[in-house]
Amino acid sequence: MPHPSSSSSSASVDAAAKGVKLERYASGGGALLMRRAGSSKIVAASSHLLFRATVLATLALVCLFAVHYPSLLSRSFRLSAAAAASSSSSPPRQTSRHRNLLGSSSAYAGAAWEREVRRSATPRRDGGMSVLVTGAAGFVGAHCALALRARGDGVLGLDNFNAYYEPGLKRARQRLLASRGVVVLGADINDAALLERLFAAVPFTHVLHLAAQAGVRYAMRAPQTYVASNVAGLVSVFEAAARHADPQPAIVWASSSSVYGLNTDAPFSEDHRTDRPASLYAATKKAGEAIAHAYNHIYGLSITGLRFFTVYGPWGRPDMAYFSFARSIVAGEPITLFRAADGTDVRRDFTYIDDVVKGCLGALDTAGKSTGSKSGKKRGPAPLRVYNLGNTSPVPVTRMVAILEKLLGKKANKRVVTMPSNGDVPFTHANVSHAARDFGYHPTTSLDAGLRKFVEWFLQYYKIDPAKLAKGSRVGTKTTKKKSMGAISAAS
Ligand SMILES: O=C(O)[C@H]1O[C@H](OP(=O)(O)OP(=O)(O)OC[C@H]2O[C@@H](n3ccc(=O)[nH]c3=O)[C@H](O)[C@@H]2O)[C@H](O)[C@@H](O)[C@@H]1O
Repeated sequence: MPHPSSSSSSASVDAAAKGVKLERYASGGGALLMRRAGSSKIVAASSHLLFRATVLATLALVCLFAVHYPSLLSRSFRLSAAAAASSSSSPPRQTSRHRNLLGSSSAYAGAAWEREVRRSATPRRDGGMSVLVTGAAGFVGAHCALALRARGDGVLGLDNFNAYYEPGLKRARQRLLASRGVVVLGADINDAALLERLFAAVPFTHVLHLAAQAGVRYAMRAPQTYVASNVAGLVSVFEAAARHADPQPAIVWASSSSVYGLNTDAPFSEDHRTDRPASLYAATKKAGEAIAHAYNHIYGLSITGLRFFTVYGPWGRPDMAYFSFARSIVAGEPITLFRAADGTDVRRDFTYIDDVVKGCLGALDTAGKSTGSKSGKKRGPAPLRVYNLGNTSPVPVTRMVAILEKLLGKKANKRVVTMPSNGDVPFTHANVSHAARDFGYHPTTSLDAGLRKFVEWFLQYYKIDPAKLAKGSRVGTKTTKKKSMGAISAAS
């Protein structure tokens, strides 16, 4: 297709050429002179037009770059981060990840984009919810998005696809969601302009805010990313929901069992002390709970915090112990097991993903409405809640490894060390009576049953032949292009 400016300039040149012809026929003797005069006019007109065309083209390029700048940036960031991830098995440093921290223009716009967003977010059942799920390409986010979609709710996902762990797994989750009609936008929660645009385009009834910097021990290596995601990012979501959404949605967000920190009363109850975090990760989640209080108090936002207890299962997080141990066992590499300072086994209240998904949906269903409005007026107090979502039965990590060994048919090469002082806690144990009372939360999956489902998925996803494992051969877990995209879990 010809460029508009180039087609108009060629039209003008044609007109000038016609002028030369007319002049030639109009005057006999002075024809040569007039032709010369005509030619110099043409040269002047052409260079003028050329100059205008160049200015216009430059302006068009500048506009194009301004519109696409964030996506171009994020693409190159993704590539370099992915390269960093593939060169190391441990999470890469992410110092440049939150470039949008102070807000930015967004690459998203246009009628087609809005149609896509609305289509994904529109419920398909009477009285269905319209939910913005942040961290939708993450482990819990993807499962919840699928479960919401399966029951007819509208879902729009948001994820920045950072390289904390393999972005390929996040992309695979995104494709799975797309196959069920759920759009996941690649954007950061700190992109305030985008959040405003989304709330302007869709009257979300709920936000399920799961985007965060996860991982307890990684906070020692990349502290700023925790502040950027778990504090600044949370504020960005609350700000948009409180001051730019009409009506205000109810918000359910991911806190963490780690907020109990040095608490020794067990099982952990929501009434226990949470003012002694043992890690920066825990501190940012605790800060989030305080920030939630402020937004609820000032703006009348309905806010529910969910304290997740070591969630595991198919499509899980490769940085977590059960997943990385499975990989190491398969690859014949050693694993490091932490032992508490008093010599006892470290224990976790491992919670299966399907149980957690039921808890998340229960929390959304009972959230209660926000009472504020864009104008800043609050009609009265709005719900402010916090719940434990655990399994209520802690299991030693050594037992978790024994189950994996049995399921994989291969022994782990174990190295036992005293737990380093890196923010870890020796045990977690949830009391879930509040969640049971308010939305019927009853976890039903044992660690044996849950890990069996995880290992089935794990072997299928990484195309590992269990028969080869049993013979003790070394098998890698590199992903291949043609991955299995089976059902994500029973809950969905
Ligand atoms: O419950 C929570 O709130 C948290 O649960 C997990 O944190 P964590 O329980 O530390 O999970 P893993 O990293 O999978 O560790 C599980 C257990 O394995 C142990 N472990 C971990 C790594 C390792 O190399 N060796 C080892 O023995 C840890 O001490 C811990 O007891 C998640 O990673 C956090 O994002 C989440 O917020």
